[in-house]
Amino acid sequence: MKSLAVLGAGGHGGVVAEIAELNGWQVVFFDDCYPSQRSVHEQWPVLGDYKALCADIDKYSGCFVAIGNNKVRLEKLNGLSVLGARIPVLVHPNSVISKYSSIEDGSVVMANAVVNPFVQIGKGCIVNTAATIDHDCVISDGVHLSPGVHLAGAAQVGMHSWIGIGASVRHDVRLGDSVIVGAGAAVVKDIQDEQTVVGVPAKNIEN
Ligand SMILES: CC(=O)SCCNC(=O)CCNC(=O)[C@H](O)C(C)(C)COP(=O)(O)OP(=O)(O)OC[C@H]1O[C@@H](n2cnc3c(N)ncnc32)[C@H](O)[C@@H]1OP(=O)(O)O
Repeated sequence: MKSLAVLGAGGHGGVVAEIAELNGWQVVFFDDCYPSQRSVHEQWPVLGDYKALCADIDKYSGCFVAIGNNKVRLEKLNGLSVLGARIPVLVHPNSVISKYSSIEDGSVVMANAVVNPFVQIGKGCIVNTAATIDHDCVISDGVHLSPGVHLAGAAQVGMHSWIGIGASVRHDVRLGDSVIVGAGAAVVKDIQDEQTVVGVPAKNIEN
């Protein structure tokens, strides 16, 4: 059986592990909290930290990074890639992915998500439960679309951006890099890099 080393033994890691198993992988975890706070994660063993994974990379048929923080996830993914790890794309069997879309290594698509034709999804992205991405959207590396996010046609999402649960983005709108969209927001115009927006219509958060 092909073996998958998953970095990140948290809640997100558990969801990733189950999707991997549904695709025929046998999962073990690595986590920087090993061994003090993590030597098992639910029913999966935790075998070491990131350094240990780097040292043992040849032992595994594949590696996957299941860390929620977008920047850290992408950084670790690139690190493993440079070391020669094979990084798969993980797709839940109950998601719908157009054959005309593309998804790069280290991204995961969860249950009930829909990816329509001519969508491009970069490296290390999370398309979470029941998110939908409509035609011609471009999703850069390290993006997280939370559960129930809806992107209308030709929306663009910049690197490291995080769209919160249940938010919607109007067609043709462009979100810059490292943008955060709050839960339940409706984004109806372009958002510049590093902005956090909330509400309907979405506006800059007042902290
Ligand atoms: C499987 C999974 O679990 S995936 C993860 C899913 N999780 C999410 O989608 C979470 C998305 N995160 C959010 O919506 C957050 O609230 C953020 C990032 C927008 C803001 O977080 P913080 O910076 O910590 O802001 P904080 O909670 O202090 O709130 C600041 C103000 O904004 C308001 N606010 C926060 N979030 C929202 C929102 N989504 N919509 C409207 N107003 C909001 C607060 O009520 C508060 O207003 P007040 O000062 O008048 O009381």
